[in-house]
Amino acid sequence: MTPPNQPGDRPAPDRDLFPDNTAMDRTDDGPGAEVVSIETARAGRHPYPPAAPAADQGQEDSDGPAPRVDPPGTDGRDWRAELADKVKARRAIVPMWLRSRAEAVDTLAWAGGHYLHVTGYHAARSPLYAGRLAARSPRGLARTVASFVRWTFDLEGEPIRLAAVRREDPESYLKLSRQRDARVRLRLPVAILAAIVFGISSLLLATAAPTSAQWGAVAALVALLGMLGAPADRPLIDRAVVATKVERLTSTVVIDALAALGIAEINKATGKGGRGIGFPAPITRDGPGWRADVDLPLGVTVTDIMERRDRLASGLRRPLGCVWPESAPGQHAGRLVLWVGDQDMSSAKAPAWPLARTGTADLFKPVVFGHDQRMRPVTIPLMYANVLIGAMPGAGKTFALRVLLLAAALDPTAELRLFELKGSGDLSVFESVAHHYGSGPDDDTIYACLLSLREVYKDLERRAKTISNLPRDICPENKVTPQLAAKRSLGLHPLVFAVDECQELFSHPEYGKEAGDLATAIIKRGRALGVILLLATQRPDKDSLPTGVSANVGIRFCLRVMGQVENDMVLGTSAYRNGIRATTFTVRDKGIGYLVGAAEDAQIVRSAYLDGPASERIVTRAHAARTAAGTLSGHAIGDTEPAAPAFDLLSDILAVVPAGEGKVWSEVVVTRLAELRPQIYGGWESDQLAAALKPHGIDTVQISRRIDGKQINRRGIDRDRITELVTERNRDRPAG
Ligand SMILES: Nc1ncnc2c1ncn2[C@@H]1O[C@H](COP(=O)(O)OP(=O)(O)OP(=O)(O)O)[C@@H](O)[C@H]1O
Repeated sequence: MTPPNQPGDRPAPDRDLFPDNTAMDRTDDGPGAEVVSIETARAGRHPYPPAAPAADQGQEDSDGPAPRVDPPGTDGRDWRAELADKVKARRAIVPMWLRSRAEAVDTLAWAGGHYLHVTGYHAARSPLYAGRLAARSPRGLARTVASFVRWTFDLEGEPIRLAAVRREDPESYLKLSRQRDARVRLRLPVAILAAIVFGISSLLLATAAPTSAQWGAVAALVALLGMLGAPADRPLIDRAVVATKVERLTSTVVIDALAALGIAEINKATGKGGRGIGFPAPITRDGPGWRADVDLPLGVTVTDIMERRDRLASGLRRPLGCVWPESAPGQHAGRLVLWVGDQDMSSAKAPAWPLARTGTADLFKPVVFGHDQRMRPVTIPLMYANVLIGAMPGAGKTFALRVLLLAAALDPTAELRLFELKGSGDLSVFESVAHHYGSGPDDDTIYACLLSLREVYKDLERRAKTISNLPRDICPENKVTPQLAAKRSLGLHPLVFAVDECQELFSHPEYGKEAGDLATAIIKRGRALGVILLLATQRPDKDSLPTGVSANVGIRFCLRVMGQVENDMVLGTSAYRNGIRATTFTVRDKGIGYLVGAAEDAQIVRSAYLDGPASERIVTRAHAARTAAGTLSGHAIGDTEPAAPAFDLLSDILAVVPAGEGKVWSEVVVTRLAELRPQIYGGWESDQLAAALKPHGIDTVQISRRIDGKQINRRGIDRDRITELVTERNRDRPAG
């Protein structure tokens, strides 16, 4: 029999590993040593013994316990893991409201205001309180005298003494009577002394004290007696603040609301024997509302809750605009931060926009765009970014765009090119500071917008060259910096190009395609070169918003939309699936939307509300700042925008292709067109001509020419087809 291994025995080398037995030969364990598998030996040393391959396991093994995969000692606590968990869930040393200066000032102002109100309320009612005290003082006097007499003669013991008489218990009666006599003997002189002191004090006060002291003493006495005479059910003072109707958020309320969502895992967790719902931190006040940190049951994600926000609001018995479930940054997918506001977000009073009254902006620093549900400011870093704003009509797009433009206007170095293609004049307030300005859905305005885009596109090249020519130490990052932007000679100042109702531009039959290409190129290349494109649309679909634009914009703000497609078109693919749903906003949620790309997570923001007069005041300041800086240009100083002449492509072609010429190559046509109107057709290529003819229903045709004995085929136009079309069009036009 092989002797068992003793502790400290070295495991024998594995034969399989050393087939030539060389290693085994070197061992000196001798013939009596036990040969064990190296796997078994390693498994013995390893904290996580590996599972034996199925083939190696006999029936016995397969019936045996499952292989261990948990670290040893899982029953014990891993203090490092626990510590790591605690680190993640640390509660702030400084309370949330003290971390932001604005919020701290707000809270203190709120507390100050509250106590000022309470003081004022009671001060105004002091005559009423005095009257009440006076009216109650006789009863107070009677109560005081009665109590004094009862105490002096120990009348409290009377009922017990009478009870002893009724029980015919002489022993008890005598005992109680003796006790009473002893008390009265002691209390009577004290009472007489007190009465004498009171009498003398009153006499002295009445004869020797000044009148004010006399009145003061009388008032104090009346007040004291009034308080003593107060009925138990009627307090002297009224409540200055009626208790808030907002119910305190408790764990029970939260659990009940979550259980009402119809999520099976939550029902299981809250049912009998379930693991329950966890609260990793106490429910606290956070800004003007309550915050609950919730660990959802295993398998339930925050998105599951976010997409049932309306049902959650119903479960909490709060208006929808008060209930805001969010994920916790840096935590697992089941950590819900539920913030329940005291007031509907759409009606809560937002703090004033910081630049509303004073100050200028610097586009290299984030600008305040609006406020979140907790009324904390939300900023947008405009530089190196592009913004897309989308919503259904009347949701607050133009107002949101206006906030960003007001910030841009307040940066005197920024050049503004603004086109509002609805024709409502919503951006007309900026005319005095804009380099380019256009308003209207007509072809001329849209064409002017296209020309301006072309200019910016061309300017990108110049900007890129300027930057690449700069020495490395001045421009190490190959992008515009505040220092470079400040050097006007370099022409690298911020350029803000905004198009409101941009669907009019991108879906234009003639200019749409080119505008889309230019916008896409500007979005892609303009960021580092100081060009910021801001687009707002009420029709976020693929015809009105080129995919190149929608896919590359960095910052997106989506106010109320009707469906998933529009939602994802503005906020990015999968936004809806991830619970970021601007479809949940209601008609009342004006100016409220999801903001994506300005911070790590999507934020719910109400844009700052700056109406016409407020905007005008801000633009007046911006104008003054620009005048002082000498940066007013273009439209602002009366220069006309790039001309938007009335032209007609078909008529122009007929003008440059004489009758009888028949079919002409496109390259010849564009050269002649460029001579006719260089500002419009300059730089056109053949395919651009083909694209511009498409909307008119004209295709270019293959035209063969013999040149130097060689047959050459190229695309071109058929003059007769164009003549036909123009004749038809003229015939259909109403007379006059
Ligand atoms: N941040 C806000 N806070 C409160 N109300 C707002 C806010 N933004 C917009 N509104 C209200 O919503 C109304 C519509 O806003 P706005 O004109 O910007 O909508 P729109 O989406 O541009 O509409 P349209 O597509 O018709 O141009 C405004 O008249 C204003 O009263």
